[in-house]
Amino acid sequence: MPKVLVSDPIDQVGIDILSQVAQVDVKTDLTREQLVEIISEYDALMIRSGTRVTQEVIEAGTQLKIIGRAGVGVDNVDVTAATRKGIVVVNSPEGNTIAAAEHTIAMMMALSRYIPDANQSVKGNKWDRKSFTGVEVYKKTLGVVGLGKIGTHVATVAKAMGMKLLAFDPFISHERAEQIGCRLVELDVLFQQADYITLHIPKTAETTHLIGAAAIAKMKPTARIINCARGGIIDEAALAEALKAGKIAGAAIDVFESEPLGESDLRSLGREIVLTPHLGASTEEAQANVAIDVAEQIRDVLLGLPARSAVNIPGLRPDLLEQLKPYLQLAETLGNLVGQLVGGRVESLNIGLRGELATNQSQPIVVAALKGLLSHALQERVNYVNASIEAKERGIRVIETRDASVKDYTGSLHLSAKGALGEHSVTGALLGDNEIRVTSIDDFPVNVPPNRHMLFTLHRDMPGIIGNIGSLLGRFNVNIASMQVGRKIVRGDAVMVLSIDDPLPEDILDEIKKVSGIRDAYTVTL
Ligand SMILES: NC(=O)C1=CN([C@@H]2O[C@H](COP(=O)(O)OP(=O)(O)OC[C@H]3O[C@@H](n4cnc5c(N)ncnc54)[C@H](O)[C@@H]3O)[C@@H](O)[C@H]2O)C=CC1
Ligand SMILES: O=C(O)C(=O)COP(=O)(O)O
Repeated sequence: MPKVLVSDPIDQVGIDILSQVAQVDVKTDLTREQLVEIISEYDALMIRSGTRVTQEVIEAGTQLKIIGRAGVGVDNVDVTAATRKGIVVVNSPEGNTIAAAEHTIAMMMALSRYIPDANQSVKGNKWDRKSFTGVEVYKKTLGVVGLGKIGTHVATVAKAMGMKLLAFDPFISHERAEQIGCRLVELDVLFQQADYITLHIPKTAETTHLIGAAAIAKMKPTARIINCARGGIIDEAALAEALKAGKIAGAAIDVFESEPLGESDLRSLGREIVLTPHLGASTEEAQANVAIDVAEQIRDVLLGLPARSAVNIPGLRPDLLEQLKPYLQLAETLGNLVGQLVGGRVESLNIGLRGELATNQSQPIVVAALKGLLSHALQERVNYVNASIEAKERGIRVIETRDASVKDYTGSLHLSAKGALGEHSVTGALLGDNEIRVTSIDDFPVNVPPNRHMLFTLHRDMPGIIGNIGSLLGRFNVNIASMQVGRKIVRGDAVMVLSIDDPLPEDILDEIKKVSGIRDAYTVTL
C-alpha cells in the first residue's frame, strides 16, 4: 500500500479519501530535519502553507510521486526541483477563493471600523466610544491589484457595497475588467486614487516589495492597504514606518514575509493596523473543499491516473484532459514505437497533428509523445511532468506541424523521429471506440492495433518472404498473434508488422535480418 505523509493540518474528509488507497500518517509538528529524514518512506506528501518543501526535501523523497498543496499558493514548494524529479505538484485553485475573498472584506471592514481594538477595549471592561469612530467604504474607491479569482470576488462584493473599483492586472483585458465593474488602470494611478488597496497577486520576483516606501509615497494619506495574498509583496519595515509617520491611514495584513510572524514593528502599532495569522483560507467550507480537491488528486495519481490541477504539467486543463485522454494515450504509444524503431539517441521529433487534432491545444499531445519517446530509455523516470525538460536536456528538437484538412480519420497523429542510427515515422489514429490503430509505418499504410511485443520488417515485396519469416519464428517457438503487410507499389518495398506473444530474443532478430529480401528488422516492446 502506498504511504502518504500529511504534514500540515488538513480536514478529516481529505484523510478519509486518502485512507481508501494509502496508509496515511499525519505528522504536523515535524522539524525541517525530521521531514528530510522520514520523507523517503512516502509516495505522496500533503501540505498547506506551513511546510517548506525545499530542494533538500525533494531530493530526500526518493519515492515521492506527488506533492498536494491543500490551497492555492505553492510558493512554499520548490516546484522546479519537483518538476526535475518528475514529481507532480497539485493544488486546489478554487477551493478557498470565497474564504480568502470574504476574509479580505472582513479585514477591510475591521480596519474601517476599528473592530479588533474596540472589541479588545470592551473585553478590557472599558466603554470607550470616542476612540473608535470609523469611516465608511460606501462611495470610496477600492484598488484591486490582481483581478484573478479572489480579486474578482472581492471586487464583486465591494461593488455591491457601493464602492468604486479600479484594478491593475497586466494579464486581464479591459473587457473582462469592465464585466466585473472595474476600470483597468496603471499601477501608479491606482496607488494615487484608491482609498483602499487590496492585493490578490502571487508573490513573484516582480511582485516582491511591490508596496514599499516609493509606492506608499504615491498613496493618499487616508489610504488603507489590505494584504490577504502573500507575505513579502509588502515591505513590512516600510509599511510600519509609513503607518507610524501617518503617511497612510491603515493596513490589514493576513500574510507575512516570514511566518509565523516573529518580532515585528507591526505588532506595536495601534488601531491603524489589523493583523491575522494567515487565516484567509481558514473556513470550514474552504478547508473541506481543498482537502477533498487535493486528496482526490493524490488518490488518482497513486492509482496511476492523471491529476486535474497539476501546477507543473504544462497545458493540462482538467476539461481538456478528459477530452484529450485517448489522444494522449495514442501520442504516448506512437512516441514509444517510433523511439524504439529509431533506436539510440534521437535528435529531432516531428509531430504532425492532423484533422481534429490540429485544432486542439497541442502541448499535452507533445508532452505525451515525448514521454513515449523517452520511456524506453528512462522507464518510469519519465512522466508528464518532466518529459519536456528531459527531452530538452537531451537536445531533442521538437517540431510541430498542423493540418486540419486531413480527413481520413477524425484526428490522426504522425510522428517522425531522426536519430544517430536512422529515421523512422509512424502514424496513428483512434477508431470510434477510442481504440488505437497504427495506420502507417515509414509511410507504408498498415492498420494494426499496438501489441505488447511486435516485430517490424522492411523487405522487398516478393513471394516467399512471409512464409520464410513465419517458419523461422515457428522454429524458435515464437507464437504470432497477427500479421500484416503494407506496401506502396507491387514488388517494391514493403513493411511487415507482426504481433507476437513473447519478446523476441536478439539472436532470432539477427536470423530474420539474414533472410533473403529482408532489408531490416526491428523488435518493439510497448
Ligand atoms: N491568505 C490566504 O490564506 C490565501 C491567500 N491566497 C493567495 O491569494 C493570491 C491570489 O489568489 P487567486 O486569486 O486564487 O489567484 P489567481 O491566479 O486567480 O489570480 C492572480 C491574478 O494576479 C494577476 N497577476 C499576476 N502577476 C501580477 C502582477 N505583477 N501585477 C498585477 N497582477 C498580477 C494574474 O493575472 C491573476 O489575474 C495568491 O497569492 C494566493 O496564494 C489564496 C488563498 C488563501
Ligand atoms: O491557499 C493559499 O494560498 C493560502 O495561503 C492558504 O494557506 P493555508 O492553507 O491556510 O496555510
